[in-house]
Amino acid sequence: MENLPKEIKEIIKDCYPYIKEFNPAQKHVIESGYLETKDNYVIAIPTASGKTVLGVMATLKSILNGGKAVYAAPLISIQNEKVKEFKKFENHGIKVGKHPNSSDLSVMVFESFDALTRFSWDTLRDVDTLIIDEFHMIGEYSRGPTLECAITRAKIINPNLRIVALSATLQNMEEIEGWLDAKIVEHDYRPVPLNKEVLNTEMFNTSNKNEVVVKIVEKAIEDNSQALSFVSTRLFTESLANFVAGKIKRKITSEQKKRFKKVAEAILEVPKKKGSRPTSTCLKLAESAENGAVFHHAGLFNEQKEIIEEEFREGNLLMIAATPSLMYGVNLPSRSVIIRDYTRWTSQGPQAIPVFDYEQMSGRAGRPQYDDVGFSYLIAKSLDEAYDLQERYVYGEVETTNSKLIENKDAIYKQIIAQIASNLSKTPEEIQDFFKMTFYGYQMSNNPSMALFADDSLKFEIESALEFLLKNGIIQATPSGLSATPFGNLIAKSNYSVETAVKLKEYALQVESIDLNQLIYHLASTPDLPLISFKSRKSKEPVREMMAKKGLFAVNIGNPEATTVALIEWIDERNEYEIENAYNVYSASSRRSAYEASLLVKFLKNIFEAIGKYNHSKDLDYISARLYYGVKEDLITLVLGVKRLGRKRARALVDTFGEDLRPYSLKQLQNVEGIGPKLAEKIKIFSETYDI
Ligand SMILES: Nc1ncnc2c1ncn2[C@@H]1O[C@H](COP(=O)(O)OP(=O)(O)OP(=O)(O)O)[C@@H](O)[C@H]1O
Repeated sequence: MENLPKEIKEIIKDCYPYIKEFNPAQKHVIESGYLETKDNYVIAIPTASGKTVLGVMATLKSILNGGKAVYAAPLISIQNEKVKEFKKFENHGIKVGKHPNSSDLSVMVFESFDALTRFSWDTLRDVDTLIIDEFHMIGEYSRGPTLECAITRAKIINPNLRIVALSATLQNMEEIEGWLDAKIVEHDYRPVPLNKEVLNTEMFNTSNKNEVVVKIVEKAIEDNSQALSFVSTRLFTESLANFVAGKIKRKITSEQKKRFKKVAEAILEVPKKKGSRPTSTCLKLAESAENGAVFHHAGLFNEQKEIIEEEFREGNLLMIAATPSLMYGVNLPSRSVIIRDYTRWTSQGPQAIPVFDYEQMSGRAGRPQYDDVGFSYLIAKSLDEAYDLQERYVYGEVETTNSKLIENKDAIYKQIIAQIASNLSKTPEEIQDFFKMTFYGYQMSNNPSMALFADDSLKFEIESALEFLLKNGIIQATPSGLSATPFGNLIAKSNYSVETAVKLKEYALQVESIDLNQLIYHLASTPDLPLISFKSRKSKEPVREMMAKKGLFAVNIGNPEATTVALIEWIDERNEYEIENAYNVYSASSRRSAYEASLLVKFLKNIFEAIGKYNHSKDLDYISARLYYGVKEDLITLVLGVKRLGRKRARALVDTFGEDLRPYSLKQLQNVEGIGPKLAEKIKIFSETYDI
């Protein structure tokens, strides 16, 4: 640390007291001089080697010089974790937040940073340093194109912006170096040695992979360590946790049992606080938590996922069975990582995961704060398969990272709209120039066998995209060049996909009067509504019956239909427990899905208005509020008027006193469960102001 500028050293020492000295990979990066120059850098060092703090030091450098920095991360969960980590800098006078308008150091998800490059140019020009975490996501289908186009635009709008990308080592580092005009620093030191092994079920005299997981967890119990298991589906996380919990029951001490019990209780408290009895998923989770094994997937309440991560960190859980969503960025004390499934479900059936994902999952094992060694176990069914997997994954090389921009049609549309709406491109040629500057453009023109086709193929893609955008009334040709229509401007300002916008516009054009149920079904057919999934292949009949009862026609019953009925029930004031019981779905996502649906309805209202239909605005406001609060129509005014009242207490109030609350005293109002003096006062003021 000796060579660091004094102020940076002080902040790091204070905020990361456990960092006594930098490890060889970090030293190598620091010695490369990245803190002394304004050059762009790509820092490519192994998992767990401490990339964050290197990025942080570059931000501190610019902030201490009076500048601003953005730390861009791919997922909201990583964003929240980093904000928490960086908040400590506030003791040193550095404002930390989520937007550069109000902070010196802002942690933004890629999509929000992209929005800065589209509209907030003055703010973007105030940013001196951009750190891109998990930069390797540039090759991912959905987030990659957003990231590469945001970087391209940011460089145009703010040519002085310094970019420091934090990445895993990729196959085609030189390409990235060339595109970003950056220096690459690489090092292969991992502070915690990682042993990678392929086990096979035959070695354990079984044909059941879960038995092998149990053996590893039992070994972990003996070593006083913990394990993280990756499987391919939500259902598998549940069955594995359950299986392991049943087997290790007898191996755990009574003291451990007590701690696990507390975790189980905390898990069950989550639905209760939300006014629902625990769903069967919650009960299942709590039951396996009592024996120290849990599952972690998107069908849980967010608060439950937080409890699991926190308690695991505290050593109060032995094993987490997770879907691959936990493979990026998380820092958990799992000395062992078990990759039980090396395939993933895709629309083409099960596909083997890339070597890159194997590396990221393995990389969760053995993290510096917690362990001095890590083990990654991949489980095969037979000796032959083990041999193959060893060749492919343990000795295999990570794949080349390619731009997905041209494969993702929605991303092309969205980026063209962004260019036109922000007046950066006015002609097809200018759009083409922009795309040539992206990672896609760079890869095409620098690939000897592709370079010949690069221009023609890009021209073709852009022309067909422009045709689509003109046909759908998103852009128009004017004598002064291409411009966005009011509808196009709405798309440009939103983070919604073009497919969603076009589907909603079709709805707005066709509909005479709004049918609430049909509208919800329509929202569930767009890619921007987070869907509520079926829990298993058990009967889908209840969903089919409810659809029919509500006059909705569906050929197949899948997650969009499950979401539709769940949301219809949600705004009829059913809780998660009731929804799960009735329809066999992961109802913990209901609130989030309803919230996103309420935002989509607002977007739809804007679309109606953009096409000159104003007569539905009030209805849409009501529907949006019903989805937001999860209430029937009669409660809307009350939940809107009294902040933090919530639907459960609002219903109890109206059931007890009727709609007119004016005649009742503060004391009487407090007879309703959950209403204290402060809330009663707010209700009183509200009821006297508004006649409800
Ligand atoms: N020199 C150090 N000594 C001890 N701990 C360190 C050191 N540098 C970083 N750490 C800690 O190591 C942990 C891992 O660091 P970080 O999350 O930055 O890893 P990473 O390189 O981003 O890994 P990954 O790509 O796997 O997410 C963090 O808790 C971090 O604070």
